[in-house]
Amino acid sequence: MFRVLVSDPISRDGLEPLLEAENIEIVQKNVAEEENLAQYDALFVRSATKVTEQLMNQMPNLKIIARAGVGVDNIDVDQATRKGIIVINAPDGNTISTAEHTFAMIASLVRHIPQANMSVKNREWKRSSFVGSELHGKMLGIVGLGRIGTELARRAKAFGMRVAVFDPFLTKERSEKIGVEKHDFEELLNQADIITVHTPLTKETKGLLNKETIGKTKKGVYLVNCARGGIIDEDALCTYLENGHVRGVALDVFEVEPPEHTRLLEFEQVIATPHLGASTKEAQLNVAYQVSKEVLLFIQGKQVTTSINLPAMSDEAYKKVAPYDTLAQKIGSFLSQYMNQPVQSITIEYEGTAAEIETAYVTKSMIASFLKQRMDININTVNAGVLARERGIQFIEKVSDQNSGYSNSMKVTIHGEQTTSEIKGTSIPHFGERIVSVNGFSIDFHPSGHLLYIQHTDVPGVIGNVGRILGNHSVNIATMQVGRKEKGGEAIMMLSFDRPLDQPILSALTELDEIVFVKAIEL
Ligand SMILES: NC(=O)C1=CN([C@@H]2O[C@H](COP(=O)(O)OP(=O)(O)OC[C@H]3O[C@@H](n4cnc5c(N)ncnc54)[C@H](O)[C@@H]3O)[C@@H](O)[C@H]2O)C=CC1
Ligand SMILES: O=C(O)C(=O)COP(=O)(O)O
Repeated sequence: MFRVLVSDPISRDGLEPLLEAENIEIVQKNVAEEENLAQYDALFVRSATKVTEQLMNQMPNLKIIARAGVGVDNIDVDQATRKGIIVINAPDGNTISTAEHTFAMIASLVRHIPQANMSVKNREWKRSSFVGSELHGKMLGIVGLGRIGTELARRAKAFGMRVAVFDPFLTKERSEKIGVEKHDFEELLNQADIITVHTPLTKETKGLLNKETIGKTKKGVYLVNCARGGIIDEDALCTYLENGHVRGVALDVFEVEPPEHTRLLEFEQVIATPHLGASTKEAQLNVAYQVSKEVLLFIQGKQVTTSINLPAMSDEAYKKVAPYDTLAQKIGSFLSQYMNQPVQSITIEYEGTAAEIETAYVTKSMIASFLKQRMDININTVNAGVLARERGIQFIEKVSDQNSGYSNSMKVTIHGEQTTSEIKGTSIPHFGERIVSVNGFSIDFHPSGHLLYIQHTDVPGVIGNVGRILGNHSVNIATMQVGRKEKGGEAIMMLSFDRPLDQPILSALTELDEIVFVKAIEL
């Protein structure tokens, strides 16, 4: 049974993909009211539930956190990543709703609609108190031209506004295509009549509009925040509302929600909504449906496509990656068992068609498989990179355009404290993975099952002696390959069996004079 806890109000209809599937139990209850958090495999949230490290510690079975919306600033993504928990969101399900809400806020702000509405309801008729401004011909400054910013720009242009944009990741081509003016931040501050922010809340964007930067705006500017509380500093806003530099402010989001203690709500020129950007039937259905489908993919063992902490990959893309993923896991596990020593760095080199796939995913998969042999915690592609770095293991990925004779290959080199080891493998369509070289010895074997690696001197009789000892212990050899670099030098043997070998057999083999090293490997 896969158990899902839905902590915030999420559209029940949108949960349909999960409700229709078998062996999934869905409980709709706030985390604060649930006593047995440990039983859940998935957690669904919107912006209200704070997914802290402490909460995750109470949920040791948690595998996936689904944010039915865009912003993940209420989730400690770094901790989730460390714990190997996938975090997904619904990136575009609420774009239109939020853009429409922002536009409604802008129109309300310049025409004083909320204030006029209150006044009329108080049986007043003060037409001269609510004289507004036209949007036509004004300059709207958009900070952050992502999904929402772009939709907002389209709406502003339809109202005859000039649209100026600051977004450090915006290309000239894209701004021309959308028909907006690309500016640097200072220019936008100096020129815009209305400034609206549409970035995520990050270390860089926290307080982006602050005492200093708001001071550079035009006198009489309107400011709008329908993205995240904190992108516009609330204390600075109060200062500039008080001295009249800022004419009006529209806020859908606050530094603390609900905003019980902020002075901002005392200003007549401030209009506010309670984080309603995404609160439409359509957006809620979209986001719940999007994340439910993703979680179902996860349950079915398929690739999720909207993960915040995994390389994004479609099912189609994963089909191409899958054979190399298997090969990488086999090599990672083999090397970890073979090299029983602390490791300093891991280098993985891709060649041929292996170099054309999503290599970042495969590299993480290999590292996860390597670390799994050494650590007794949940390790997967989500946390492999972080855990390796925390343990001082450097990992390097190289993509080569050389051709060493294989249509594809993957070479993993591990620098340990005492020695360096290296394995090269290839994936042959319809035939599977093959290891073609171990520490420079050419060989050819299928990396699977109960294996025995033997390093020995290349003298007559070794194979016979090994066979005799195994025979004496009633061990049947399933496959056997040998490889050497030169006649009479060092050589290796790779054997596979139907059952694991026990220690007395390994000791007996090690006692043979011509044998240098013996290692049983389970793949
Ligand atoms: N009020 C509400 O209910 C909702 C609020 N949001 C908020 O809106 C934000 C934006 O959403 P989307 O447009 O879907 O995200 P997006 O990821 O499509 O766009 C964000 C844009 O911000 C830009 N950006 C990042 N750092 C920047 C910086 N320092 N200066 C200027 N631009 C920067 C990025 O390049 C990107 O183009 C979300 O992160 C979320 O916090 C989203 C949905 C609903
Ligand atoms: O999607 C977002 O980032 C939002 O801010 C929407 O928040 P909500 O899901 O309405 O609590």
